[in-house]
Amino acid sequence: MYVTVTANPSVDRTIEVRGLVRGGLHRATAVHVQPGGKGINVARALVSNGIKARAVVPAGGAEGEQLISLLSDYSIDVVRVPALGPVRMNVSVIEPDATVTKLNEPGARLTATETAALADAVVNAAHDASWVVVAGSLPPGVEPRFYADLILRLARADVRVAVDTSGLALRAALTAGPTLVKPNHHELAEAVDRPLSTLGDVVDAATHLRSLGAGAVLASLGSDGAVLVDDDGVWHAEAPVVSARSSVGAGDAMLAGFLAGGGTGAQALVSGVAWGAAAVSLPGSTMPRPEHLRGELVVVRAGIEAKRRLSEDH
Ligand SMILES: Nc1ncnc2c1ncn2[C@@H]1O[C@H](COP(=O)(O)OP(=O)(O)O)[C@@H](O)[C@H]1O
Ligand SMILES: O=P(O)(O)OC[C@H]1O[C@](O)(COP(=O)(O)O)[C@@H](O)[C@@H]1O
Repeated sequence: MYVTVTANPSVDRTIEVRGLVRGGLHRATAVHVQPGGKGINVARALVSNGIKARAVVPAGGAEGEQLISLLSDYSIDVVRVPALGPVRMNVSVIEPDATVTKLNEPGARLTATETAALADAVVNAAHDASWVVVAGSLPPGVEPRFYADLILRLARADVRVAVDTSGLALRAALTAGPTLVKPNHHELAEAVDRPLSTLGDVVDAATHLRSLGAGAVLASLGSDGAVLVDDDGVWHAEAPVVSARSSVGAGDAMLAGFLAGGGTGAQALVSGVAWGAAAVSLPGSTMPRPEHLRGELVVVRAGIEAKRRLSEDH
């Protein structure tokens, strides 16, 4: 069983437009309304591939009802933690060349009691878990140490933990020794406080995160694929996307694919990159199913071309 935690879930609206002009009126050409938040997306990706997943989410207000109703389309075991504040709505605007502009709300404040109930629900939900994925931003009212403290509690339950978050919550989580962290380019650069221009910079930054406590680092790099740095070495993998539709949720699909592929080593990296690339070819934050996956197109290399420059798309 894979358990995911989304402290700050959302109802995602992905709006397709012919072009985005600041200050202009835009008539949408398509709209996708989907359950959102990184842990929820990881769970959606797993169950879309026949893998059991349980998602722990605080959900309040009319939007919370909508989120739970949207989730009923998936065979996810949903553990709902009652909350007073409404679930946020996040909007992504997609242009015809697949450029994404994201507008993420902060989310409603979680009280101390709701936060404690969320942490207890995760520990209970993890009783039969092989992995727990803690993912996404923290809502107002929740201390940056929330994920770190959760990881320490889960360590006692002997479960592997993957973390996909950013900023202070990521920095704090590293000190708790998670099995795996999955930053994207921006989150990794922020964590080491310097720009990353080459694959060599990415490996240096990932190595730094490992020195702070992360077991393995899986860095997602948009069209440059992903880099894995762990005890056994460094790998880089990438896959072509022939017609990109939407990268919303691609990182979540990538993490889900990595876990589904075994959660360690080059084979898992290939699986992750195949799932990420497939997600990019699908609208909104639609998660890939087996028929979308093209693992044979993934190119994987032990080691990296340290001087290879990263593209500008992420
Ligand atoms: N334009 C693209 N072409 C090919 N693969 C892509 C593209 N964008 C994303 N991916 C795949 O999706 C994964 C996650 O994308 P990324 O944008 O790095 O994550 P996040 O959504 O967390 O920001 C990448 O590691 C890569 O495998
Ligand atoms: O918690 P955050 O950082 O605001 O991110 C939440 C948003 O990220 C998503 O999980 C998509 O994630 P990625 O595009 O990074 O894979 C959306 O579903 C959600 O709206």
